[in-house]
Amino acid sequence: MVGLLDTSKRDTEGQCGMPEHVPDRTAERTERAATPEAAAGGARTAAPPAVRVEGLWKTFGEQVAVAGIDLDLPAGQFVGLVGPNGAGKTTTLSMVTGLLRPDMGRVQVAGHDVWGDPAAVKARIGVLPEGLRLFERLSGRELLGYTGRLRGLPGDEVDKRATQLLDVLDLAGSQHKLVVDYSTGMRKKIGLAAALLHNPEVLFLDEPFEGVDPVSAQTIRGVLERYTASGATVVFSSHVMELVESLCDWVAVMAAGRIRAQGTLAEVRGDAPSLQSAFLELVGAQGRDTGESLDWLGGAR
Ligand SMILES: Nc1ncnc2c1ncn2[C@@H]1O[C@H](COP(=O)(O)OP(=O)(O)OP(=O)(O)O)[C@@H](O)[C@H]1O
Repeated sequence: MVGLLDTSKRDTEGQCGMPEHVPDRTAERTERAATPEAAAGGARTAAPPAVRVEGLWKTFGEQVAVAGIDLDLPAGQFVGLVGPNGAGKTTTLSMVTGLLRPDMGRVQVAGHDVWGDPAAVKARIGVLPEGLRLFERLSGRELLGYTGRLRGLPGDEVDKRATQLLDVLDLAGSQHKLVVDYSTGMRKKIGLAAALLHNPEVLFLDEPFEGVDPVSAQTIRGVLERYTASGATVVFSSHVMELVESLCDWVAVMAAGRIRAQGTLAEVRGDAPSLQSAFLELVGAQGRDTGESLDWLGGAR
């Protein structure tokens, strides 16, 4: 049986042909950085990175959104991309997933060049983008049916996987409701189901837990943990440090379009008591005015 996240049919072709040595290219604060080999256990032979980014640049007019970043994200892990508002996370994920063309630089996903071989990359990835646009006039089940057929899966396989995903994500009761009538959290879940349907090698999620209630968050988390345990990679962006700390094996910290640190959670956290403290230090937000200057706020009315 091909289970919901059965990886027996996963296409591993993309795992071949990459050099085993992965140089450390972290731009800044490299003292905390580590290579994927270290994350994978040091002495073991390193798997090729799920994502390799070299010199990626994107500007919007005068605004430099992504300033020549390098990233090596290890395969088979939960990877968190964190950074303050406007750091460049969404722009980076958009370029990595082929949704936005970079000004400069190179991206490889599962060993394939995102801009040189887009079809090979798109077949191997699932994406839950920011500001998810769905076919609003389809029901949840119809949306999965349509997505599955677009992915080239046989109809009965699509039906089976859709039933399982709807069940696991607690959407079975709403499967015949139109997507336009779904709540924010339900939209995230049906978007996630659509992104997982073809059992991708690498899943990219932009703020997957935003607007999701704690029960659904727990469900999504369980699904993603099961998925990474099978050898797949999840790359997600988030502002919620506690979540990243509890979920991720590997973290990249971004600020002002640059990578400030990347490595295992322990390496990025360093001596700081929590990822939150390390993050504030890395992005230069320690000691920032937290409202003391608003002396009128809460004063006499
Ligand atoms: N289409 C666009 N046109 C102009 N500027 C843009 C565009 N998209 C992003 N930017 C700018 O690029 C910078 C990075 O934005 P981006 O959305 O990538 O950040 P982010 O880290 O995802 O932020 P947030 O956490 O707030 O979602 C910001 O200064 C933003 O204003």
